[in-house]
Amino acid sequence: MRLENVWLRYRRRGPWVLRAAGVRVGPGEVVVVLGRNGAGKSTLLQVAAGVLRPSRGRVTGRPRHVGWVPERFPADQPFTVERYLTAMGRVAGLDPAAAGRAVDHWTSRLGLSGFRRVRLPELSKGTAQKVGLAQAVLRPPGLLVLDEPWEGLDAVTRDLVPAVIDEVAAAGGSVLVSDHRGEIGRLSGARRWTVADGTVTASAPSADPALAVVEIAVPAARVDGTVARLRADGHQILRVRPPAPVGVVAPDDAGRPPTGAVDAGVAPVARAPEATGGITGGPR
Ligand SMILES: Nc1ncnc2c1ncn2[C@@H]1O[C@H](COP(=O)(O)OP(=O)(O)OP(=O)(O)O)[C@@H](O)[C@H]1O
Repeated sequence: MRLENVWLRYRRRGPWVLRAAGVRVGPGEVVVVLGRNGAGKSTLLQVAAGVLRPSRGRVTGRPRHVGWVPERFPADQPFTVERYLTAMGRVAGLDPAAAGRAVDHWTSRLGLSGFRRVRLPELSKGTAQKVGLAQAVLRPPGLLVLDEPWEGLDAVTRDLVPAVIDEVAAAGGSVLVSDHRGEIGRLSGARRWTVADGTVTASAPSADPALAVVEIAVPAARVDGTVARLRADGHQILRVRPPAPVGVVAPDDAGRPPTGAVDAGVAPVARAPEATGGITGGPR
């Protein structure tokens, strides 16, 4: 898919948000879209997804099936999670049986099984975001576009996002994902588009430094805070395991009983310049 000489402004005589943007993404490629707040990342993603039409220029070769995950899922819709997702599966071209299977799969995988009968406006922001992610991948998309998909998600689900992206790319889909918090460390091999002053600059993936993996255990109640601190320090979080049932986890080497511990895989990385805006709000 190519964006060819794309210009966009939101109103006549308004400022140009995109100026002569020209970038391409191929099948199986992942692109991380970077830029400071208000630079135009969402605008670029919406043009790529076909949500916004360029004021000038064109988008060619957009795959037929596009999955779009907006920054904020529009939860103000009078449906239950199950009815909404089933309908979205049908809109994506799945037959009723396939739509049902896809809804079962994704509600289970994203921890939404207990919310299937809940109406969208009653969901918490994070749960609604998961519904927003699920609807985009019910049918494997040829293009998956995610606008800050980590916002509002709990640590376990945040950890699933790179896995979902990898799966779409492995199946030959293209993926565009914006990231202003430097959460993207896990997507090694991703290309980068940087948006600044209306222009989009593409760059190749940076070479991965040698990594070591450190496993740690923390009380379950402190997982989110620990993950946030580690990310802010420039570490990648590879995996967050939910607490094992009491009685299953063995005491540690010092003979202390388990505390519902969660193991996080952590890999220290050389911080990419774009990834310095960590969870605790460094420079963006
Ligand atoms: N619907 C709209 N109408 C008018 N202007 C808009 C609209 N949406 C975005 N803009 C403006 O376009 C510019 C780029 O916004 P955009 O949301 O694309 O940036 P962004 O890089 O995604 O920002 P953030 O990181 O804060 O989400 C900003 O100046 C913004 O105010």
